[in-house]
Amino acid sequence: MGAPMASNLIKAGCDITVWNRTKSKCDPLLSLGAKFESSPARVASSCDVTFAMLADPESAFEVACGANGAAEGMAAGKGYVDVSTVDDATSKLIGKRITSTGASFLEAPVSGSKKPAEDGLLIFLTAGDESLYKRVAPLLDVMGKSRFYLGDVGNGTAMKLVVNMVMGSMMVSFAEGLLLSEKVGLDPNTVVEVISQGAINAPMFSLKGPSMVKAAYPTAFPLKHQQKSKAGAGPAESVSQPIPTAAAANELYKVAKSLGLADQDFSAVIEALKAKVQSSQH
Ligand SMILES: NC(=O)C1=CN([C@@H]2O[C@H](COP(=O)(O)OP(=O)(O)OC[C@H]3O[C@@H](n4cnc5c(N)ncnc54)[C@H](OP(=O)(O)O)[C@@H]3O)[C@@H](O)[C@H]2O)C=CC1
Ligand SMILES: O=CCCC(=O)O
Repeated sequence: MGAPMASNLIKAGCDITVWNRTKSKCDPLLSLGAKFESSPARVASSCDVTFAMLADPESAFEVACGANGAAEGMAAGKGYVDVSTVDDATSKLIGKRITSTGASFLEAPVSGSKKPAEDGLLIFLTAGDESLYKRVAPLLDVMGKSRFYLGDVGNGTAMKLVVNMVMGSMMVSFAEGLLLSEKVGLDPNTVVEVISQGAINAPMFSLKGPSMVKAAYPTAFPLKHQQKSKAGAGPAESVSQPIPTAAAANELYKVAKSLGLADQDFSAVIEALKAKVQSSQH
């Protein structure tokens, strides 16, 4: 996700410096004109605004607050925008550390996958320092099609986890329908087509359905990243709201991970369902 986002900024004429743990993944960006620095701290000290796009809460914290992390290069007047999907506690910890340097902090997780990232069509769910939000708005508009400012740090993360909770349940329900249709003698491709024409149509079904029918799961959104947010358990627990459907879906993502599908697209959750169906028939 970080690479296409940075690539769009470079193509829009921004002066970009990059760092990634695996340096070779920066090569395409360097050939587009980006500069490279050897640590997040050095990126932060050489740039006005630093964007971070990391896998999970642990890596987002490490890159922001660990040794040679971005916070070490932050100072008053600079901004840090974390676009990773993390949890409430991690986002607040990162925000606290960044603002302790005098810099400003914005959380800005994104809705939209690999293709929207490439096409500059992401949706930014931002919260935190409003003046930083206004300052980076033109950059968000290069990478995305819309942006929401949601108030205090934590609200962007909560919005992202709610949206992913709905998406995770929808995908499991879709997988159940595809599998069931096959079992009762229907063509699952026709199911995809019928759904695409009705009120429950969602781009996700039309996009992923045809490959799911072929048992192919080219990774756009890795299954491990869907499961890491535990189906929105964080926000739900904070207000003691039951989320029975999402919680059941999450169990299936856990099974999929145990089957070695963590790095495949999250639509591979259908394989966990197939395994469950098979074991129930023995
Ligand atoms: N893919 C998608 O469709 C979407 C993803 N997201 C969110 O965006 C984020 C990135 O997703 P995506 O690009 O798919 O994930 P990837 O797993 O492809 O990339 C994750 C990045 O995190 C880095 N990383 C992982 N662990 C560490 C660590 N310990 N220290 C330093 N760097 C680390 C990786 O570095 P390295 O290259 O060295 O492995 C890589 O640059 C996630 O938070 C995800 O939930 C949000 C919307 C959509
Ligand atoms: O977190 C990523 C979800 C993928 C999407 O929004 O399409």
